[in-house]
Amino acid sequence: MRAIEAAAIDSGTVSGLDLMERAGAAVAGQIRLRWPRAGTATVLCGPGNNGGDGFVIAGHLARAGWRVRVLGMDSTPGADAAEMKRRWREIGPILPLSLSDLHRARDSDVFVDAIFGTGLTRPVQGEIDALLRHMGGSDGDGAFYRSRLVAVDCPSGLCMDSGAFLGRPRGPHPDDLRVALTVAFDSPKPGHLLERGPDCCGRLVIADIGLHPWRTGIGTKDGRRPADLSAIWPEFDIEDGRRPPDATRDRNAWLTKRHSVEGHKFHHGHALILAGGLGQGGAARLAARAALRIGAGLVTICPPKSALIEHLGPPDALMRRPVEDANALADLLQDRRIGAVGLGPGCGVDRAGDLLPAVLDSGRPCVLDADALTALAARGFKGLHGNCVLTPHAGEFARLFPDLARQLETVPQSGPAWSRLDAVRAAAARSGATVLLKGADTVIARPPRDEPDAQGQAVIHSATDIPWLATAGAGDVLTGIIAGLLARGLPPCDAASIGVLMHARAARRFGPGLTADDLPQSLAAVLRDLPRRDSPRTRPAALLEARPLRVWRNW
Ligand SMILES: NC(=O)C1=CN([C@@H]2O[C@H](COP(=O)(O)OP(=O)(O)OC[C@H]3O[C@@H](n4cnc5c(N)ncnc54)[C@H](O)[C@@H]3O)[C@@H](O)[C@H]2O)[C@@H](O)CC1
Ligand SMILES: [K+]
Repeated sequence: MRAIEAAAIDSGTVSGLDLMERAGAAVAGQIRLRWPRAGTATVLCGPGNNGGDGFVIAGHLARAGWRVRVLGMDSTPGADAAEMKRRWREIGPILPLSLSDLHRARDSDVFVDAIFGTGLTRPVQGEIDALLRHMGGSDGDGAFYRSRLVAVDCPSGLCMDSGAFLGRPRGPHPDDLRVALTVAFDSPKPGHLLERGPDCCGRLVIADIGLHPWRTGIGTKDGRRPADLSAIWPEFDIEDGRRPPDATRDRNAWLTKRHSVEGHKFHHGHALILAGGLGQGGAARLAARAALRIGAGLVTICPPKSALIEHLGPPDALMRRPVEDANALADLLQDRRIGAVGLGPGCGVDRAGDLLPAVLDSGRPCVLDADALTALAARGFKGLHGNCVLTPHAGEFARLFPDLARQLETVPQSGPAWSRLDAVRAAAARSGATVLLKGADTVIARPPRDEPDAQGQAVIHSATDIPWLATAGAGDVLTGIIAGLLARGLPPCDAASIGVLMHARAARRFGPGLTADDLPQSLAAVLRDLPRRDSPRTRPAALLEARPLRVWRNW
């Protein structure tokens, strides 16, 4: 964000003051949208530009007829924020940013948290810490504040690179400041989507402050994007009615293409799902059904001979073929039409370990999950290649990358804090495979390609609104979806990202009460509803999403 901002200001087209004015106006606009009757607002201003935004907000609300109290610090902020502070002083006074002054402001309808934003570098301490903890609720009236708190860019104390609170143990903490509404600028930051971010930010609104040309690279001197992070964003949720990008429509059309008249079933790929011994076949069958639903032309499930009988029931579209051991698998993989392999769900650690070398030696795109990950943790990463996708949950991730997992658990003492994004990128670089760390905040990273120093592309998929997806077998379905997309020819990172997205959508579409068996069926409905280039009616909807998020344009 800093790079984008700097590029914009460098271009001479906008000034820092302009951006601050737009940012403050956007937040004030959101407040007035949600609290249409002018009331009483208390704006808490910190020492930096986040505080500068606060002074702008105070001015806008005062001009709109609100009774505005500003609590601020003695510090002399940077030039832009100092100018905004000066302008506010022409309208009203600045009271001390203290707990006692906050207590006197209890008649407020809205509290604006403009204390710290993206510039937070160390744990908050002293009086401000006490004030934030009071509003967070551990020693105060958290629910009272939460319903009327609006955060500028982020709840203060939250690290925007990681979604962790600096100075606090990872995970929920009673002191965490949770707000009703967060208005952030231009783009969501990783901290909005990871760890505590989604819970603490409340409703997240991304305000457009005119930085688009510099974010996309159109406005920079060399035409390159200043940032290398690509997150999955909710194009469908854009309120200005912008149409989804053509690339997304093309992708949607591609996803739904299997059932068109063109092409032979082999053109849509053949996925192999390896299954385990008798009585363990359910997980592999879930994966196989999902691979079929996502559009693989053919899917074969491969149990050992002794377990074949278990797979004789529906779905009839599924092919069965016994695979006894690694040699048999290596023979089978001589067939070049087999485009991808899924290994792990219900396989048994021993069998997964036996079959793993044959899968890796074949060089085939593959998804390694569950028992295959346990086997991998025991034998090391040798043989992994750029077409592998590892899909660990937190426990499996800790087995595979114990040091990275430990680092993720340490109390962050300075910002930017080590994040899930950092951990997964490091895991991808170390293993040489695409790594997908599952969770409500799923992170996917692919290994850096030719540039050894460059970080690989990463994707965050935040889906905190579908807790019912945490159900037995859901991970097996994800393995199948990704295997199916790999078989259809998608590159590993894309297969993983789109796989996670479709998986989440299928769960959202079905709703509570979901079992893993319902997911493949629900996928069909999701595919049917994807807006495509040839859809008769266009609507502001597209493939990419991360709820709850709205993009709002006001300038
Ligand atoms: N991203 C954008 O495009 C824009 C960002 N703006 C605002 O600028 C903000 C970033 O501004 P800054 O970089 O000045 O950062 P902040 O305003 O977040 O805070 C930085 C200030 O706090 C101090 N500080 C950091 N950690 C501290 C701690 N634990 N205790 C006490 N002091 C601490 C720093 O030394 C610095 O003075 C954003 O969050 C946003 O609100 C807008 O003004 C304009 C547009
Ligand atoms: K803030």
